[in-house]
Amino acid sequence: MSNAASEQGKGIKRRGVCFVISAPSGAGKSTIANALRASEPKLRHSVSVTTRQPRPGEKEGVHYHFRTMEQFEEMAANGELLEWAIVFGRGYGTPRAPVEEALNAGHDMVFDIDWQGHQQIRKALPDDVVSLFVLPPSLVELERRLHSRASDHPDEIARRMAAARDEISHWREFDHVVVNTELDRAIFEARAVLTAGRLLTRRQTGLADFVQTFGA
Ligand SMILES: Nc1ncnc2c1ncn2[C@@H]1O[C@H](COP(=O)(O)OP(=O)(O)OP(=O)(O)O)[C@@H](O)[C@H]1O
Ligand SMILES: Nc1nc2c(ncn2[C@@H]2O[C@H](COP(=O)(O)O)[C@@H](O)[C@H]2O)c(=O)[nH]1
Repeated sequence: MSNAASEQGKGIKRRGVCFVISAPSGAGKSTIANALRASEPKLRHSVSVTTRQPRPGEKEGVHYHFRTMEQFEEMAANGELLEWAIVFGRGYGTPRAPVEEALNAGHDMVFDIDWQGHQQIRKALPDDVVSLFVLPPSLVELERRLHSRASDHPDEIARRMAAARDEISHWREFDHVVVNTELDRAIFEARAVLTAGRLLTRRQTGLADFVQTFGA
């Protein structure tokens, strides 16, 4: 390779990977996603839009963009959402612009979304998605975790438990599955899935430079 060719190819950004994590509510996907981001500060978090009320401690623009149903519907109608779904009777969606910006800049992004969102993102960005489904060890333990989190009213927990079997029925649509029994083990496996995803989608460091240089 000539120096000129080498220089020409330098600094070409790899495209980022979309790492989608889904699970029935309470199985631990946010906990796992947070642990991945803590160990990898460059990993971006897709901040969703929701029409539900903030929980104590949740901040606008950090945990969610909190919007009215009217605003949410307007965003969906204007094509501002990469995917959206009604989950537990409320609107949830992924703002499109930050995702394109992050992927084009070479940043990997974690999406904490439901199975409907996974289907839509996979369809919209078929070459970019690596997905993981998190299973609880049992439905009894799932309900225990929802109660121990103490973030939702018992009626809301009942609504989430009623939807859990349906969410779980979609696990085969995902690239990988992790049973979150022991948290450290689940985080380890999720990290391995992300690493494998980077390799299988050919997002290794330096590959973009190589392809650009050789035109391969
Ligand atoms: N392996 C585990 N063992 C015991 N508790 C766990 C484990 N993993 C997560 N938890 C706890 O379970 C609760 C639910 O976890 P988390 O909020 O991450 O679930 P989630 O799947 O993101 O739910 P949601 O979809 O409602 O956001 C939290 O209190 C968390 O600390
Ligand atoms: N399709 C989408 N689903 C989403 C998105 N953000 C979150 N979610 C799902 O909602 C439930 C409930 O979340 P909670 O914060 O109210 O506990 C969660 O389990 C996710 O699966 C989204 O942008 N799109």
